Amino acid sequence: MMKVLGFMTGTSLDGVDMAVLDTDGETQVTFGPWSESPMPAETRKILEATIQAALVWPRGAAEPAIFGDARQAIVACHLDAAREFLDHNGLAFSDFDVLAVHGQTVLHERPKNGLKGRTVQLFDGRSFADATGVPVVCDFRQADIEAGGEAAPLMPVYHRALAQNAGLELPLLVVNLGGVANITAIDARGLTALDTGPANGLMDQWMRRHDRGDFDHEGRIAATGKVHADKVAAYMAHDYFKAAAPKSLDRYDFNLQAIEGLSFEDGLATLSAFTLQSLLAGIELVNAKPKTIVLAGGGRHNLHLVNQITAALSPARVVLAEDLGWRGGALEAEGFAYMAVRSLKGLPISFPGTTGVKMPLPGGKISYPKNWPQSLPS
Ligand SMILES: Nc1ncnc2c1ncn2[C@@H]1O[C@H](COP(=O)(O)OP(=O)(O)OP(=O)(O)O)[C@@H](O)[C@H]1O
Ligand SMILES: CC(=O)N[C@H]1[C@@H]2OC[C@@H](O2)[C@@H](O)[C@@H]1O[C@H](C)C(=O)O
Repeated sequence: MMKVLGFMTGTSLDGVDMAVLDTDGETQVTFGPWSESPMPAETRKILEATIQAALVWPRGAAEPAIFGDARQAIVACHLDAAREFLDHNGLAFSDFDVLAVHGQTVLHERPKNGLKGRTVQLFDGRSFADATGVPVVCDFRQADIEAGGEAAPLMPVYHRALAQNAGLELPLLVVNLGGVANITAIDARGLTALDTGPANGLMDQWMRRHDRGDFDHEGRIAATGKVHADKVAAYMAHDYFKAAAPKSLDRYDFNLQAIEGLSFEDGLATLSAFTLQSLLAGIELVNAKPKTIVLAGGGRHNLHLVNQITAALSPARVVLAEDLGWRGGALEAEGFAYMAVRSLKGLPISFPGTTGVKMPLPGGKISYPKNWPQSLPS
């Protein structure tokens, strides 16, 4: 068993999620403390500018200069968040065998027209290892994308471990409602997964556009609006929904153009309906027939969305991660902690059914602190 501290900074740019996990990277998983630390406004500003630069970064060109600043900002923000978290829980970096860091996705292009995809999770594992004195695993998606895979979703391997651990009845579907929504179906076929569409990303953007905060608390505003079915249909006409699974999305593959001109409330109601429709389309696409659906990610707090999902999937049982004793806000940080141990053991983290990669594939890049014995030539 290894003790791991996992870090996740998702597409919502809302914070750094941290979780402690004791695991063998296979069947053993024991939860430790976890926390969500808000993203400092300054860091968020740099990351937003970095994403804008990444969106217009041509293939083959040198990386935009702002990537370097963003790496420094994100490492600093992980250090601050971790120090506070460890102090609060009476822990120290030296308690851990390894740190697992997702890094900030600033660009994600799926493989298309015979071209490999591109994905960037900004971080600097080497400087984090030096600052903490602990080996760091990051860059979990690179090996998969280089092998022609989608590089996302990666969480299915952890969802499977959780399901096995809890002895849950299959078929089971795990739904992550983050900035982007993704699903993992676990059934007799093994693991099947895909990104289904936006979850909260567009709704958050609409909220900020109207200067009404970062997100629609519990979906209360969406619940008062009217759904414009023609706009939902326009979103659903996107080519992405014609593609076979597995498939993955960038948070910026969809925008607000289709709903310009709608009232604030109707816009939210319509975006929420788009999240639901695309989720249902994804479930249908992989022909998943789950008995139980587990909701995780920040969107599980959106009561309006959760009610709509529950009604649409009835009679299947829709539960929140917490109903199974899981921690819905920590799942991704835990998942990368689990994957880091698999990386150290050379075990696969992506599979044909999850990223479309040809063979099960290990992933993750290991950085050792300066003068760490393993990093010295033997
Ligand atoms: N109380 C709440 N009511 C409604 N929505 C909420 C609430 N709390 C969080 N959210 C939504 O959840 C989002 C954050 O979710 P989460 O942290 O799972 O996303 P992420 O990990 O950044 O995204 P991804 O999984 O795409 O990388 C917020 O931006 C917000 O839209
Ligand atoms: C490229 C990237 O960062 N993708 C994220 C994003 O956020 C949700 C969805 O899109 C998912 O595919 C993925 O993250 C989760 C953790 C995953 O890989 O399973």
